[in-house]
Amino acid sequence: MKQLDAKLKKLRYYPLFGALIYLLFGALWITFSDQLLLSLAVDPQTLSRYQSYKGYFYIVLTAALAWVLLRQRLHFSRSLTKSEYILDQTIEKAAAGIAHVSPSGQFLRVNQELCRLLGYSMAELRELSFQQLTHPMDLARDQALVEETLSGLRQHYSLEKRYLRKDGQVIWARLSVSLIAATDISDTFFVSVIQDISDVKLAQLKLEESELRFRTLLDSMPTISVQGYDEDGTTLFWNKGSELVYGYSSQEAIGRNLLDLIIPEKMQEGVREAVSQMASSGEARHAEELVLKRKDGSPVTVYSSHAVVILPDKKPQIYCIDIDLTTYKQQEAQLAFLAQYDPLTHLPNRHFFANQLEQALKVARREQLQLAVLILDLDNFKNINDSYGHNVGDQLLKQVAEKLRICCRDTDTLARLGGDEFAILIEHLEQPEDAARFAQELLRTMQQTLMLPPDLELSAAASIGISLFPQHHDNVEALLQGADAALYKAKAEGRNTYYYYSDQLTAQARQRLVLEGRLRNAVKTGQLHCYYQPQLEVATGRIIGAELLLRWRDPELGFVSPEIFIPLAESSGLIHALGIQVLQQACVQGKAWLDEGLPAISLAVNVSAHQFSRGELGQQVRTLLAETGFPAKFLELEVTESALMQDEDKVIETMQQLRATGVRLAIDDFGTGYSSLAYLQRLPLDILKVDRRFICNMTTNPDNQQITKAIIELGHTLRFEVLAEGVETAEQLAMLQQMSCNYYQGYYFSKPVPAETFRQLLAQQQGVGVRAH
Ligand SMILES: Nc1nc2c(ncn2[C@@H]2O[C@@H]3COP(=O)(O)O[C@H]4[C@@H](O)[C@H](n5cnc6c(=O)[nH]c(N)nc65)O[C@@H]4COP(=O)(O)O[C@H]3[C@H]2O)c(=O)[nH]1
Repeated sequence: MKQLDAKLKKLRYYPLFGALIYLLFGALWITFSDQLLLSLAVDPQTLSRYQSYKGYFYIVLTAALAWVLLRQRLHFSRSLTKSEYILDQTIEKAAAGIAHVSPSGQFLRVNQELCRLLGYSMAELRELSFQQLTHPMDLARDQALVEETLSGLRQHYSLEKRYLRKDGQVIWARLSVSLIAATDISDTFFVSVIQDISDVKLAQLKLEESELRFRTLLDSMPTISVQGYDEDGTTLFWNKGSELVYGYSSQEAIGRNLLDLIIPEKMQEGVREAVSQMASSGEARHAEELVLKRKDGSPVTVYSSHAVVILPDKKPQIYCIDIDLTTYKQQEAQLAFLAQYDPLTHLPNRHFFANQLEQALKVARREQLQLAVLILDLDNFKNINDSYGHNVGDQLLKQVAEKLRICCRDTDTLARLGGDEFAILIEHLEQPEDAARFAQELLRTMQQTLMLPPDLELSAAASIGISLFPQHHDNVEALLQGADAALYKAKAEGRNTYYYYSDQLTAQARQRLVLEGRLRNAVKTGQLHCYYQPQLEVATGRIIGAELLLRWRDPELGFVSPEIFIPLAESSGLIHALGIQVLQQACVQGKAWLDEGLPAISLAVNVSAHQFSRGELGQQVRTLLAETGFPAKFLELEVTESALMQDEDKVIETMQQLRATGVRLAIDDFGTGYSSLAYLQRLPLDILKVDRRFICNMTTNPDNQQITKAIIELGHTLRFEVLAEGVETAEQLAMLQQMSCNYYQGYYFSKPVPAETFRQLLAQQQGVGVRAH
């Protein structure tokens, strides 16, 4: 515009210059042309002719000049009209809306496209300003840009804005504005180019909306983690759910490798391969349950599925959608727990107990074992619940459960059947009475006072019902019902007691437990004494030793046979204290007789299988020998064949320990068990004792005679010495002599006698056997 102004300024002086040049030429022509003619022609006729020529020449010259000027003007006006036309058409036919707008915003000129866009006629638009047609939300920004442009801060601007059409519709347009500045403000105007971008904008808005919807959706599901990775595993996308599931914010996660973020070390190789395989094949891996890791290192179980996203001109991206299964897993575990356990006491429930009992029954049937089911019911629970409320009742049940748990062994199954009813399964029950003993222990424990918060003291006496396999029932339901029926009897009997399903067993068990109590007392007060039964050499009749046999005379019950109290001592655990007492007596007595100068003999002590299996026997014997000074070689330990067959390796180890101390070892009641020859060979034995059952009718029963003979020969083959037990007659002794049996003991020579009696026998010994009775 400025250039055009300058050009027009220049053109303004062209007519003046032309007129002055013409004036000068004319003046010179008038002044000098006649003189020139006079110098060329002197005669008037020629001069007159020349004058005419001069006139013609002037006319031709000025006509040519006028022609040039007129032609030029015509040319100029023609070219001006053409460019105006081009400009007009450019504006009019432009595919974008074009407007000339005054600095105040008034539309000065508008093209057809703009009229079409805004829905107004040209005349209507020229009456309006852009402010009137701009969407109120966009006006301030547009106005500010106008002002910045007018103030010279910028020469043009563009923006996306909304216009209000005449019909009220809103259209989106891209506006590009340039300022056409003139010296005179009235000549200053804006050229605005307005392009309809409604479609693009709408699509863009839709995209943004869908992106927002997508993001909001993803972010509003806290348990769904969506992560995007490139083919190397670098994190590209990390939604809010990922933050919550894995603990990394998106700032922390994006750009880092997935392997470092959430993949446990042992899975990294597999995941790396899976990611690159998905990227190269474009196929997603199957969905699966995975245990990944959180930022704090803790494991998190997720159900992970994948999608491979392939965008144009971009490398494939792998998206993982991980659903956090933590809550689900917890619920699952809780459900599994509730299906098997009681939520209050955390003990197994009836269902679990029944399953366990079913399994135990299978084993018991197969291995011919006994088992017991005890049902325990609190005697006054209802009263406690009614008087103190359910909360106290619950606390009480929890404490009772804990107490019962402490009483049970690892192999027992304790369950809460419901309410105040608990059940205990005892597997591998050795004797029916063991269940009663356990029941008594439970009753004792239940009687102890319980402290319930804040300061309530209560006792929860109980009743117990017991049923046994195989004695009572052989299936789960019947065993439980049997125990329940027994419990009912116990309750009817005045509570705080136990009952077996059968009355006979109850009576037996009670009797045994009474006896057990007396035995316990007898052990404590030293009511048990050792008797000595002489052992003699068959060939010479010389006393070479004695077997110590326990005798118990109860003040009320009288003499109680070892056949009764030894098994009782074994099942009650008293055997350990008793066993030590006998061993001690043997060592002390043996040493005393040696010191007295009596002939050196060996003293044989019966050792129970229970003492053997404890593994302390070797040490106990060593200590006793050291304490008493009794030589180990005179101590003999008798172990029954059945005891030796229990835990072979342990037994052999204990025997070797004992052997190492110098103690002699004898196998008792030989022939009653089923030890193999190979096993016998492995045992570090010195003496084999033939069971008295073979001896007692040996003279009348040829089979027993043969068996005895075979046992003696076998013993000798294995380089053991052989002692025959229970020799009652001279015939038996003679037969044993024939069979080359080394030693014997039995009523034929002497019954077990008190220590003093035996001492006398020993003292009397003159190298020949003397009958003691
Ligand atoms: N009919 C008959 N019997 C005879 C004859 N000679 C001895 N006896 C008896 O046979 C048993 C031999 O003891 P045992 O086989 O070790 O069998 C013993 C032994 O296994 C066990 N026992 C006794 N005292 C103890 C002990 O201190 N500790 C251990 N663990 N068990 C003991 O009690 C079982 C029985 O002991 P007892 O009643 O004293 O019975 C003794 C003894 O009195 C005889 O000629 N005829």
